[in-house]
Amino acid sequence: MPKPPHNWPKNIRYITTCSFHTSVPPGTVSFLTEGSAAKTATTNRPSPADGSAVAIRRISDSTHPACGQLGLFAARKIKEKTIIVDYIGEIHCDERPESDYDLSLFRSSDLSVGIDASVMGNEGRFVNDYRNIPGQEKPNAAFVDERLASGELRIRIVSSRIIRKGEEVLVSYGKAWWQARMR
Ligand SMILES: C[S@@+](CC[C@H](N)C(=O)[O-])C[C@H]1O[C@@H](n2cnc3c(N)ncnc32)[C@H](O)[C@@H]1O
Repeated sequence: MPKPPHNWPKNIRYITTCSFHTSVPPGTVSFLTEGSAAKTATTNRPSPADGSAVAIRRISDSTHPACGQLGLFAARKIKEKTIIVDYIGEIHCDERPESDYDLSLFRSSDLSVGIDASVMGNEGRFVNDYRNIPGQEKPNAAFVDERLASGELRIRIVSSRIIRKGEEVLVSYGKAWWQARMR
């Protein structure tokens, strides 16, 4: 079993490769793990993508909307367009509207696949959204879908500018994510 990083919560399983829920049909597992690696937009960039560029920290700034929660911070200077860490969790095809850690991995007319990191995941599950954080007008990173050379479809957190050591890594969850939670 991989060793969890500092500040990892005891009630969450730390995993470094995605796990498949029983709701994912075998043909879909093959599609997600052995697809064509034609779209390799970011893989040429050298990066460990394994979480070593980030640290999980408790947010103590009372002006931060997620104060008291955990966030993801740069452990060293991160260059622009660098894969910071992959978003790892449980891949599933069932509906999980209650999860705040569920990202869409693939969607078609008859298939919806998500990566849910609510009960298991890696450092990526701690990335916060930039909204309402004083001084943050836009995200400094983004979720990017990519096929690895192995054919595995992943969601990666990629820097959109230089991120200084100690700075919080922030993405946009998207308007739809927030709208769903305001209902
Ligand atoms: C994927 S988790 C991020 C990690 C989370 N902070 C933690 O400690 O587990 C998403 C949750 O983080 C919080 N969050 C992230 N960005 C936020 C923001 N800009 N304002 C308020 N809450 C935020 C919300 O509670 C949201 O449901």
